[in-house]
Amino acid sequence: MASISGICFSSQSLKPRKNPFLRPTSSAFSLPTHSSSLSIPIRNSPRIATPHSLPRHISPDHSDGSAFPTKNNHGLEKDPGELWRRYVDWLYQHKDLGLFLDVSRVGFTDEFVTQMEPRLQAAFKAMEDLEKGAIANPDEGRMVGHYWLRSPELAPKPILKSQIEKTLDAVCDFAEDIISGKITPPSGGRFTQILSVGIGGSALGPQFVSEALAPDNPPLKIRFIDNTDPAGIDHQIAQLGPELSSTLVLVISKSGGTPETRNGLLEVQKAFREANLDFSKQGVAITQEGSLLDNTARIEGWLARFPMFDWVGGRTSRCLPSVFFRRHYRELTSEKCLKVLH
Ligand SMILES: O=P(O)(O)OC[C@H]1O[C@](O)(CO)[C@@H](O)[C@@H]1O
Repeated sequence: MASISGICFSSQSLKPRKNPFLRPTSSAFSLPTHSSSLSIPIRNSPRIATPHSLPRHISPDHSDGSAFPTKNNHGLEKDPGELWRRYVDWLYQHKDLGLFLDVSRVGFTDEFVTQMEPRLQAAFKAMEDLEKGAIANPDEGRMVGHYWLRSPELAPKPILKSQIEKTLDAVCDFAEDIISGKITPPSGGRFTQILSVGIGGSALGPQFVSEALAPDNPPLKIRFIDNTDPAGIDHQIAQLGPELSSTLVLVISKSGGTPETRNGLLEVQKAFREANLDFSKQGVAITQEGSLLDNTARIEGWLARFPMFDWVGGRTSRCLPSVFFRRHYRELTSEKCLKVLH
């Protein structure tokens, strides 16, 4: 995925690049019948659009422009020659993405562009700083880099890149081992169910991903405890029935101290005890290193622990739950990570 600054910083200015060979004069102007026949300059600079309605389509019958007033009621350009000039000047092309964006019919003026340019340049600079690891959350003193998970090469320090890659490899290997039966539940056989315990962003991301990508007959079915309602928790555990013994329990919490998640965990652990099962052999913690949850999992010897990174903030942190689904983003063809969810 291209970085935002990678797209936007390819030019130092918002002003259209004037190309005397491509910009027709009014006497040389002839309206094209189809844009695919045109030689279009590659637009490298970001463009701004104002929320006006678009002018009507230009009829080829009026290609000399004589039947058009030069501006319509909204002050939008109507002259075909000028519209063509705007098209040539403002067509944006991003080669790598194969993206064309034509904003030439949007009613912005050169003055508007001049006025907005410094503000947008400031925004692009801020984005560039963000990608380079600037502290963007002053309250918590942390960077904002959730997109580095999808593209570790964007991470500003080699150690971050290496942490991401190692973690994602570990997660994918773990997922593969679960699916293949290399890692088994103590009762034997294979894991058949996943129970995800987490709230808010630590539930919504996994829920979204499993809803969006689950096949009809997944190797592991997933269910969620995403609030502290005792009846709801009991219901999820009851639904598992004897399959509790082949359930992989993911406990997801960035802070590792969210009370609702802790309540869910305690209830699940109680159910394991009542069924004479060893929770630690089936529990996985996904949380910040050194958190209460991480320490609990470490001391109790849970099956696995995976980190959530400090610089993955807000709801986006849970959108993967940071680690379990990386190849959703990067390698849709490599299904080894996906399968563990489904
Ligand atoms: O991942 P944690 O630390 O358990 O935090 C969960 C909480 O964070 C949020 O996802 C966002 O504030 C809440 O919806 C939720 O209660």
